[in-house]
Amino acid sequence: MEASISFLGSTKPNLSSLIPSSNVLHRRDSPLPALKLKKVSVFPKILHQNRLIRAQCSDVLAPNEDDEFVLEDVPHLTKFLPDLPSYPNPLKESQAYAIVKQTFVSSQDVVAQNIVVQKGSKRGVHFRRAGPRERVYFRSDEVKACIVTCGGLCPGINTVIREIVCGLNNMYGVNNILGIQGGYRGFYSKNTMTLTPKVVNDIHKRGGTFLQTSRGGHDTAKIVDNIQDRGINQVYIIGGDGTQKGAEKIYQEVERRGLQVAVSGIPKTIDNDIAVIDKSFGFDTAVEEAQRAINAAHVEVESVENGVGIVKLMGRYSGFIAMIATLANRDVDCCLIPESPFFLEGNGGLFEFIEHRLKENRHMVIVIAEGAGQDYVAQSMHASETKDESGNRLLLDVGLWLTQQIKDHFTNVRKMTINMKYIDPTYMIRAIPSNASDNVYCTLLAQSAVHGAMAGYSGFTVGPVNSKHAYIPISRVTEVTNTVKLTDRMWARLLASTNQPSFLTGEGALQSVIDMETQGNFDNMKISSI
Ligand SMILES: Nc1ncnc2c1ncn2[C@@H]1O[C@H](COP(=O)(O)OP(=O)(O)OP(=O)(O)O)[C@@H](O)[C@H]1O
Ligand SMILES: O=P(O)(O)OC[C@H]1O[C@](O)(CO)[C@@H](O)[C@@H]1O
Ligand SMILES: [Mg+2]
Repeated sequence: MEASISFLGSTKPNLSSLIPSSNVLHRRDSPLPALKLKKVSVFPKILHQNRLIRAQCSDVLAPNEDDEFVLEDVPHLTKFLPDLPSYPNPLKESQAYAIVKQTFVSSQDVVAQNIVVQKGSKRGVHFRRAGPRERVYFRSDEVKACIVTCGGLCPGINTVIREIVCGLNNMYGVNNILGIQGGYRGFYSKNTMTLTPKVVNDIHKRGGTFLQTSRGGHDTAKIVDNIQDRGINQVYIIGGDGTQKGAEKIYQEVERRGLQVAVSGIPKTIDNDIAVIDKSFGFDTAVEEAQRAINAAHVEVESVENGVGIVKLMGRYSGFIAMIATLANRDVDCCLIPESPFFLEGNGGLFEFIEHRLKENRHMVIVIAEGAGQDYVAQSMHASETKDESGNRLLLDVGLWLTQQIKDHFTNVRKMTINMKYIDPTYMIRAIPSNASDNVYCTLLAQSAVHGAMAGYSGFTVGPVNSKHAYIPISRVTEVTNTVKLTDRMWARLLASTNQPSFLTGEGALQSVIDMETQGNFDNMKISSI
């Protein structure tokens, strides 16, 4: 399964049509006049699932199969519109970039997914570096952009909206920008609003989404009909894993219809459950705000006899907020997350640990992610599974359930008086505006998205990979869920910090966690996500 193509002379033909979609491209640093395309078997299978791995051969350095260099490229409009004209990037004349050493990102610049390497190790997976390109595929006066926000709230959404509008306007002179209201269904069931720098000027100071959001209602054909009818040619889609799956479908339909439409996804999730990127915007703000709730719980429980505080934080399938908020705080005695099964009774169980801490300190604080112990709760409440409009499982209130279980155990079984304080700050955390560092992060995301769309990329998402912003194929960030790895050092650091039980005492418990992480639908490529 190997195609070998050689170039002679300096003008290389566009070979994208010759590349089988499941192939990966290899290269080496010194330009050589030979290109080898080959299916790579050394990478995990995951790399080949539903993914278009293509490279625009004309602008990637010559390859060398021995390096095992993989470029996971994003689609470009010229892939299906080969005659699309291009123009010099107006940033050439921009005052902002006047003294920048290198205004434009070279097509040779890529970002490595794995930066911890050993001497002699393969070069591995890379993504295109984000940023402005020398040539753009839209004239400023012909751009008609739209922005939509979908899924749950997250601090920073308004900053991203603002910076897309200001980025398009200030950097590229685009004046025609629409806000689609109320999520995906807004394309076909609501009016649009005109977005200008003036309209969005101070929205970054507010929480929520200026454009409103929704779950469900993704109808690809209706959405693309609407895009086509309105003459929209750049679509900026801000949302989580579900939203990005929807964005991929929109891109595929756009390609099928042969439309000159750049589809750009900006990953949003307070849960930090999106794969590949370092972390999602709003996450730091959420962790910071969670400190207030944890501190309040601590103040309450240390002021009474046998105080037990429970703080529930968001995290449907991924316990990142709980883990990092715990690590940051130091007053937390125990952190429970969806990835780490726990049990209440018996040796090594939670009740035993609580009793131990109460004897030692007279109080304790538990942080629990909302998705933790869901099966346990459902079992004991005989609850059946229900879903939201997007098909996400609706969670049972594990915080309330745990509060009751602890009360019952200590009052009825141990005959001890305890003082329970349960705090659920989840929506209060999610609804605040983003902090300073998230605002900067949101600005970079928005500007990267704008540069990518103007440069003619489509079906891409943006985000930092090892701190460098990159263009990532949308399907790459949706095929797996980013979760806390119990086998990773970060979880070990937390256990070492709280000195809580690992709850992995049962026979085979450790092995089953390892199996779950290696076989599950998780981001196995990302060894240490934060
Ligand atoms: N597989 C899918 N294909 C097309 N559209 C989808 C898909 N999954 C979800 N969507 C659409 O994406 C939007 C948001 O999805 P969802 O409610 O799951 O939130 P999300 O984007 O994952 O964000 P979060 O989970 O962080 O709140 C909804 O309008 C939903 O219809
Ligand atoms: O806003 P809703 O529909 O109640 O969704 C809540 C869910 O959204 C999330 O905040 C993700 O956006 C999850 O942490 C949480 O379970
Ligand atoms: Mg989601």
